[in-house]
Amino acid sequence: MEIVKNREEKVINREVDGFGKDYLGLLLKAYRDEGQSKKISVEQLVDECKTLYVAGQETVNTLLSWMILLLSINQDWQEKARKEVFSVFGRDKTPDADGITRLKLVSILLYSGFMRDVDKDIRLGKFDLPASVQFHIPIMAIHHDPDIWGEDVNLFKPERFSEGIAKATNNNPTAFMPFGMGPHICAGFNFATNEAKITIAMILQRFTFSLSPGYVHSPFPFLAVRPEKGVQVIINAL
Ligand code: HEM
Repeated sequence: MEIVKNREEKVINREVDGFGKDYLGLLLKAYRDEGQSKKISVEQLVDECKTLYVAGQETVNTLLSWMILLLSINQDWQEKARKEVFSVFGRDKTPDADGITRLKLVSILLYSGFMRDVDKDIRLGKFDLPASVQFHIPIMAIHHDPDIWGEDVNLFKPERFSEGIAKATNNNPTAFMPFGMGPHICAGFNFATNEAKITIAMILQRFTFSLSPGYVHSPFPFLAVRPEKGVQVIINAL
C-alpha cells in the first residue's frame, strides 16, 4: 500500500500528471475511476498485485533453476546453446526483442502444475462436476506420459521439439501446456518466455557452469515443481 500511496501523492502534489502507463498505473486509474464504470476496490487492486507477483515470480525462478540444472549436467547442450547465443548476439550485445525470437532454448523444460475451482455445475467430457469442486489438472503427469511423448519421455531430449510441438507429442499438441490452455491461459506467457530467454542468453554469454557435487535432487511441488534445496552450480567466467 505504501507504493500505491506514494504514487497517488505524486499525482495529488502535481509532481506527475498521471498514474503512469505501467500495470500499477492502470490499476490505480481503475481504482480512482471518476465515472465509476470500471472502478475497482482497493481489495481488488491489492489482489491483482499479489496475483501478478506470485504468478510471475516463483514460476520464472523455477523455470530458470531447472534450465540451469539441465544445462549443467548436459554440457553438450550448454555449448550448443552458447553457440546459438553468440551467433545471434555475439559476446557483448545485450539481447534484444528481435534476437530472442531467433533463440530456440526455452522449450527445453517447463514443469508446472495448477489448481482450478469450478464455480457452477459443469459437464466435462463424461464427468459431471458440481459447483465448488476443486480439481487438479496434472500437467506434470501429462508431460511425462509415454503414450504421448514416447518411451524416452524421461530422457532430456530437447531435439524432440525441433520439428514442432505436434511432432513431439505424437499429434496431441494440446498435451503440451506449461502455461495452461483456454481463456485462462497464463497472462504472462510471452513475458515469461522472453524473460527466461534473455536471462539464459546473458548467463551463457558470460559464464560456463557445471553441477556442484553438493547438489541434492529434491523436486518439491509448490505452485510449480521447484528444487526444494536450490540448484548449486560451479560457475566460471568465460
Ligand atoms: C515459466 C513461467 C510461467 C509458467 C509456467 C506459468 C504457468 C501458468 C499456468 C499453468 C497458469 C494457469 C492457466 C490456466 O488456468 O489455464 C497461469 C496463469 C496465470 N499466469 Fe502464469 N506462468 C508463468 C509466468 C507468469 C508471469 C511472468 C506472469 C505475470 C507477469 C504470469 C501471470 C499469470 C496470470 C495473471 C495468470 C492467471 C490468468 C487467468 O486466470 O486468466 N505468469 N500461469
